[in-house]
Amino acid sequence: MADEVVAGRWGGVEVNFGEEGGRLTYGSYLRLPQLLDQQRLESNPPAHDELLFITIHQVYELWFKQVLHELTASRDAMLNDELWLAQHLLRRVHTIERTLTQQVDILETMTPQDFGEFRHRLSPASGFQSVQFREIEFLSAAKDPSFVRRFRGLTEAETARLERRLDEPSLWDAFLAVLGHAGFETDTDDAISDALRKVAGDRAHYGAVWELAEALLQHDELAAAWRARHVVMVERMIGTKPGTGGSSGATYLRSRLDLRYYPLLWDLRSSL
Ligand code: HEM
Ligand SMILES: N[C@@H](CC(=O)c1ccccc1NC=O)C(=O)O
Repeated sequence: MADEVVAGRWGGVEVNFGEEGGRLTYGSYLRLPQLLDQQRLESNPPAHDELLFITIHQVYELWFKQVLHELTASRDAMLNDELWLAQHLLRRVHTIERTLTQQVDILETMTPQDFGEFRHRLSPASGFQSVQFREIEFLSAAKDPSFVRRFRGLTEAETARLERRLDEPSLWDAFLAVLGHAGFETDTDDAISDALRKVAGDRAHYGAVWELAEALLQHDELAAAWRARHVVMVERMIGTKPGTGGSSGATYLRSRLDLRYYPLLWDLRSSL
C-alpha cells in the first residue's frame, strides 16, 4: 500500500489507486512487455497451435526455475540440519510437480495433424536439450555426466551450470548428512539401509527424519509420473516416429521410465 495512492472510499463510488506517474506498475514489476514478446513462431504462415506449444514450454521452464530454487534451498536446509524447512520446501515442489504433469492435458488438446503443421520446423531441437530439466535430475541425485557430453548446442554458461550441478551435493548427499547427524553410519549402502530401517521402526524418535525421507520419495514418485505421462503423450502425438532430437523417440523415453533418484528408499519398502 505504501506506494499506492488511494483516493475515494472503499465501497464508495470512486476508488482510484496505483495511478501515480513513474512508479512501479503491474506491468513494469512483472516485466510483461518483455515476457509477452518472447513467443516467436517458426512456422510461416503461422500454424494456429504453435503458440500453445511455445507457451506450454515456457511455462515449464519458469516452473523448472522455481523448482531448482526450492530444491537448492531444501538441500541447504538439510545440510544445516533444519529438517522442518527442508520438508516444507519439498512439499511446495510436490505441488508444482503435480501441476507440471497436469499441464500435459492442455497440450493434448492439440491433434497430431495440427502438430504436424509445424513439427518439421523444430528439428533438431527437442526437450532433450532442456538444461534446467537436467539440472533438476542432477540436483535430485541422478548425476549422469554423459548427458553433458551428449548435449548439442550448449552455451558456455549452460555447460558451466551443468558442471556445477555435477560437482555440488545432491539432495541425497544432504539426506545422508541428516542421517549422519542423527547418529547413523552412512559409508556403505548396507549401513544406509540399516539406518533407514531403524528410522522407519522408531518414528516416535526419528519422526522428522522419516517425514523427510517420505518427502524425497514423493519427489521421486512425481518425477516418475511426469516421465510416464510424457511418453504416453509422445505416443499419442508421433507414434513410433524418431524424435526431432535424433533419438528413437518413445523407445528412448520408455528406457528412462525405471529411473529412480533414491533406490534405497524404494528398497526399504520390501523390508517394512
Ligand atoms: C507434442 C508434445 C511433445 C512431444 C511429441 C515430445 C517428444 C519428445 C521426444 C520424441 C523426446 C526424445 C528426444 C528426441 O526428440 O529425440 C522428448 C524428450 C524430452 N521432452 Fe518432450 N515432447 C513433447 C512435449 C514436451 C513438453 C511439454 C516438455 C516440457 C518441458 C518436454 C520435455 C522433454 C524432456 C525434458 C525430454 C528429455 C527426456 C529425457 O532425456 O529423459 N516435452 N520429447
Ligand atoms: N521432440 C519432439 C518435438 C518437441 O516436442 C520439442 C521440440 C522443440 C522443443 C521442445 C520440444 N518438446 C519436447 O521434446 C518431437 O520429436 O516431435
